[in-house]
Amino acid sequence: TRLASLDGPPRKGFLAGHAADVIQSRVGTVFNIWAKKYGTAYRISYVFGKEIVVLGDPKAIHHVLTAAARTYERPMLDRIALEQWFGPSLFSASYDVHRRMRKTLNPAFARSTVEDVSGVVFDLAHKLVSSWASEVADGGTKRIELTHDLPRLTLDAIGMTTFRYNISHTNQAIFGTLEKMGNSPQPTAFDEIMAEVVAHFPILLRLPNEMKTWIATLRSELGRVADELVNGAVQTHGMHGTVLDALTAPDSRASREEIVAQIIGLLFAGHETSANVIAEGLYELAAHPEIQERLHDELVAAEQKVDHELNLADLENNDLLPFFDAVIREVIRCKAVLAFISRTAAADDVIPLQFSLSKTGEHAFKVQRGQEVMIPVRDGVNVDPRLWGDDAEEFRPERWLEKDEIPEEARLIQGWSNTLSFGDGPSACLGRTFAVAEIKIVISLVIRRFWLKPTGETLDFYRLGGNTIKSKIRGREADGVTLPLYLTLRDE
Ligand code: HEM
Repeated sequence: TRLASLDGPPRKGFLAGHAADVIQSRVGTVFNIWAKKYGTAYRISYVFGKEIVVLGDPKAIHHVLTAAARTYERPMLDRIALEQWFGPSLFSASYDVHRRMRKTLNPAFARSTVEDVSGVVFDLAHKLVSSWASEVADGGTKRIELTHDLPRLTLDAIGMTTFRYNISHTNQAIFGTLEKMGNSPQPTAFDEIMAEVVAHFPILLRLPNEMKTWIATLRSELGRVADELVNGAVQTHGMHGTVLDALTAPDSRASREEIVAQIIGLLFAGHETSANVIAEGLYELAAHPEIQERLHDELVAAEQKVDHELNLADLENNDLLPFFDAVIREVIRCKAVLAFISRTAAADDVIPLQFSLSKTGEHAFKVQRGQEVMIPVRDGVNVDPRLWGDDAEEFRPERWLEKDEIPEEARLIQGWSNTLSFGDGPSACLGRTFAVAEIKIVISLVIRRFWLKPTGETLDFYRLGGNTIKSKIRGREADGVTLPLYLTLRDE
């Protein structure tokens, strides 16, 4: 058969294969277990008997995402759906159009731009911290719901820095729709089967469904907003329009439709993602009081040293805040919000390997045009003991302080900080500098002001709505997505 040289779990039913395992299982119960058994390149069966290649091999990943990026596209169905729903954006563009789009948009996310707009993010984070503080009675404890407050903050952060618009205050239609989408139910194997059917008959995408109604609302509302903004018809005091300015600059070739599509794409890519990482980071700090205390003390000492409130340059200064830097790297490594990155081969190819195949001992294997490839991130390369050592799955920021100790194998991963949390290659996360800044700003202000404690409930993490990871309380799954914490005010 086509992938005969690859090992993998025994085939499962023709109709759904391993689809339910992939999309419905708890984080930490599938890909990491398969990788231990079948190595860093194996195959699984999927819907209608389709086989998918699963890759955790550094050389293979570099090949697919970077060296042969022209050959490996985002899967066809994702591209057709996103093009129909959003319009022409980074997510669905062909290689050359994508390059042109990135060139236009890159300056909006450059390091210096992020620093220029960081005041907006500080303001939003201060407001959140003050509103939590006002709810904590003297010496009291408050239960907060991170999945409620943080996506609102990150959504406003993008709106107010990239297109001069405060969504949560100004536009209930957009905000309410995004909230509903964030709470949409967990997909099932049936959804995956339907997706495969649609991939063969894209016309089915035109049938009405809830998701399409939501997208239509976003598209018409954001289109209207974009027109107003481009014409300068709204008050935009204290905000920035880094993306809007780039897209409407004289040398930009973006149509009105493309402007709207890019904005919708950015809202999707950039709000739940950052919010989830911040929420999971705070949760992990609550679970590790000694790390939380050390981090707090470092932040206080740094503030005394520079003698002002820490700004973004301070938060990025690793000599000033080495432990903070290590904590953020570890949060982003362990709490990747994407379960996996998918690609489809547009031509026959040979994928090279760092580690030999468990079945044949070879260092490469062939794939045919149309082959789907899955690169698990959350339970994959980021936490693979082959790359990171025996404590790979542990949350241990100290590993970053022993820099010479970052294993050579982990260094083969060339994405951000030797992880794939932001992907790699020409389609790697456009907003990563912004996202890291946002994560640093919010976590530092929260830890500075509050003492965090877990609530005692057991949380399970799942891949929910889109491709991102969210949590539910064990035994109370029907309550839906939640990430609660207790907080008390620290003495100033
Ligand atoms: C912690 C937060 C974030 C994480 C973990 C994250 C992760 C990722 C990953 C893994 C990809 C690549 C997907 C692939 O290769 O198919 C990606 C793409 C993208 N991200 Fe992020 N992202 C985050 C925040 C943001 C933010 C804040 C923005 C914008 C304001 C953003 C905008 C984008 C865009 C536009 C793309 C598509 C890039 C392209 O196709 O060229 N992301 N992100």
